[in-house]
Amino acid sequence: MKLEDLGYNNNFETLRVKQKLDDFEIGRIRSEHKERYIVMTQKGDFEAEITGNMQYTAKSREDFPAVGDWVALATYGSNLGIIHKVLPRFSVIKRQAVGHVGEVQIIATNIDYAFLIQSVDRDFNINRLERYLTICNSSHVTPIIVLTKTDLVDEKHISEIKNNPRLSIKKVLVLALSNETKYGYETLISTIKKGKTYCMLGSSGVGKSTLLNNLSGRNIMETGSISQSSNRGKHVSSHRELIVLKNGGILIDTPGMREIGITDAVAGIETTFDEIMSLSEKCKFRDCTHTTEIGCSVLKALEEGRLEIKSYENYLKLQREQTHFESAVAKKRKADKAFGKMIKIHKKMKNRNKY
Ligand SMILES: Nc1nc2c(ncn2[C@@H]2O[C@H](COP(=O)(O)OP(=O)(O)OP(=O)(O)O)[C@@H](O)[C@H]2O)c(=O)[nH]1
Ligand SMILES: [Zn+2]
Repeated sequence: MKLEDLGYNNNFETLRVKQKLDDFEIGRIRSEHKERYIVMTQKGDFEAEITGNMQYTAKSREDFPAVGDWVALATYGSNLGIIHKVLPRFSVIKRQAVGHVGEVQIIATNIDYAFLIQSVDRDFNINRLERYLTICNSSHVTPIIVLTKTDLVDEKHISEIKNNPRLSIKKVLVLALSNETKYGYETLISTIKKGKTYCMLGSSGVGKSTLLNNLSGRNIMETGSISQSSNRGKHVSSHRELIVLKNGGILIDTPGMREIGITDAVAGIETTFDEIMSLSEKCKFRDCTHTTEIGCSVLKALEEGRLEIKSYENYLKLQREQTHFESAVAKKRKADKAFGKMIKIHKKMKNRNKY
């Protein structure tokens, strides 16, 4: 397989040349498990770890490779490698690390488009869509809304959803699909571009696995994990999280992508709720929170029915989540600093006691 088939392009090549990585194999991370990575290259898949240096100089989880990354790899034998460098990412999807408040976990990188998937029968929820849009807009990922299971409702219901003013002002492509009748698949497939990378955001049961199977032409999800033989005589089982689709698109499907909270998403919120942003330009106070202030043009628009109350409420909710995350980060930084100081003092004392 050529690197271009995995999404490699001139931008990455320029970065590779700039960083003088001629002595390395270039590959893309397909999956990660406990800091062991499967890297896809022109010469096949390699199982790799990062260099000790990378391990020690990493300041946070964001400095480690993630699924979707392009890396420079020193290879050993036919399928082992050491990752020396991660090429700069053009987009990053991240979430708050589970169980580590204020810490970011990267879910996938170098993604061009995200399918925001909701099923029209029960799951359809604009608040959730606005959340996904916020994630895309803060990650440099272009959103495409995909409505699934259209065979379960009538056409009127689908057009009601499509014409919902909260949805239509977002100016995002909306596609409707059915796995039963295969309605919409042709359109969807024609929007997928060769060499571009896609991911799926959507709750459990909306039809992501079904979509993936249809697009890949294989029953990947039922297979679950695929065994690969390794030179060391044992089988490494690895979940396929990066799949090259029939028409040349690349689909990343990491488990973490399925439920995702927002992190540092100020810009994402602003883009998603741009109608609120443009109203806020006319607020009396520059730091208006649009909640109780006199002369707030957002509140005025609400009163006059020019702004959807539910969209406004969701805006406030995501904003609160964002602030909560930021303050957790600040607290953590402070604690880390204090801890660093303590270690320093401790070291000094230890050294003093030596002499
Ligand atoms: N009627 C109908 N059912 C569908 C359609 N697409 C998927 N389903 C069904 O919906 C159920 C859930 O589909 P999945 O593809 O497993 O959903 P998922 O999003 O991958 O779910 P998780 O793996 O839990 O994240 C399955 O029983 C599918 O057969 C569709 O277009 N129409
Ligand atoms: Zn205001």
